[in-house]
Amino acid sequence: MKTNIDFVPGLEGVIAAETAISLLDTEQEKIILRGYDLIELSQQYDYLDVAHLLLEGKLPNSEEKSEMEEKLKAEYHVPTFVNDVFSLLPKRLHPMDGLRTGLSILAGIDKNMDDRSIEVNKNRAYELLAKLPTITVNSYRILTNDEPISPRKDLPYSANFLYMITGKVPSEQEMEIFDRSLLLYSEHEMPNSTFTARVIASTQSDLYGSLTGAVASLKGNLHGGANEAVMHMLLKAKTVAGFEKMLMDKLERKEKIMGFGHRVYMKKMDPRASIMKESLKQLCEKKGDLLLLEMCEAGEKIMEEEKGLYPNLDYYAAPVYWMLGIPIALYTPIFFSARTVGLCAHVIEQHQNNRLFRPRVHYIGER
Ligand SMILES: CC(=O)SCCNC(=O)CCNC(=O)[C@H](O)C(C)(C)COP(=O)(O)OP(=O)(O)OC[C@H]1O[C@@H](n2cnc3c(N)ncnc32)[C@H](O)[C@@H]1OP(=O)(O)O
Ligand SMILES: O=C([O-])CC(=O)C(=O)O
Repeated sequence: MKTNIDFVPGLEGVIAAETAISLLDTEQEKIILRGYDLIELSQQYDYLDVAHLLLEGKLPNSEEKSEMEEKLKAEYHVPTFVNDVFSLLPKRLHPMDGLRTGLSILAGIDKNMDDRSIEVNKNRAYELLAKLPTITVNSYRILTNDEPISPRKDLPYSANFLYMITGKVPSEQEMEIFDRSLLLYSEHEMPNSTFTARVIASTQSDLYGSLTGAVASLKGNLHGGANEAVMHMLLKAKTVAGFEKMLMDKLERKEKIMGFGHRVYMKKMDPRASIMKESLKQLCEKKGDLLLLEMCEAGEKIMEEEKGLYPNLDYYAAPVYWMLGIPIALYTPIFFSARTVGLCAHVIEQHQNNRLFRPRVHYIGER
């Protein structure tokens, strides 16, 4: 039997869902989030504004914003038994696996587990937005034999997140740059992780299950894991000349270079990467040390000349996180934490207008 449906490896270009959440408009070169351009949002608003936009369909006014901040602060606390479970995990686990375990446990303290209504799911999304930074940081701290840290309600959301990571209250500039990175990571249409979450949600499974699947997806090097891989390359290369040689050698061996290329922006720079590049420049100038910026620029030049490929967000987020003093193993968990709000919006939308995902195959085995 021959099906009349074309086989598209990797579902490249296939439309898999109807959504009002976001679109990569490649013709206009815009990332549209609920009618707004993400890059313009990143210049005028903060992460929590965009989180509100994603969940409520509108940017918050000042009253709504304060209410949201208070609501989140009231939910920062994570039950201590979550830390007890983290302490039982094998120390060699990546913090993404710790984070995934933490998310799974949260399902157990949800009193309305069988309720998939918009209101209940939205409340869950706010709770997750509040708790994810604590879970992200404390899974890492406990896995690395450190003491868990408590969130500080006297700090703004992103400042508290960065404080928990580094143990230091960030400067205004550090807070703004970190917040911008969260905003840029918040939502991006239909990457593998969002597709994963929607596929799981389509069985009428719950938000926690959908998100834990997405953690596993986002951990991979071809997706969110690339930001950590980029930083490892930069550190190993040490100098501009070392990085140039490393990239040329990798290209010679036909290896993929982490932080370059994108399924949708394959021949153009990811617009989000340009914003992070500017942040890297600011941080390097402030420190009076331009090495990482110069290495990244040299890498960008080589990849353009040799392959016609451009950086994605992970390429510039990695050195920015390094300059902010963030441990490398937290780069991908931070990406996931920032993306939680976008994923929640997608799961809610999937539950609202659901059809089970169940594709067919192009069979190449024996009959
Ligand atoms: C925030 C994010 O999650 S963004 C993505 C982060 N991931 C990375 O940075 C990992 C590195 N990049 C890649 O592996 C890829 O570019 C992907 C997975 C992101 C997209 O890949 P695909 O859409 O499947 O493109 P595909 O792998 O078919 O590449 C097309 C061509 O470009 C080449 N190419 C694509 N990306 C790269 C790269 N990073 N380094 C070297 N060559 C590359 C491929 O080898 C291929 O060349 P060929 O036609 O000569 O064989
Ligand atoms: O869109 C993608 O495929 C990957 C990506 O850049 C993201 O999830 O931010």
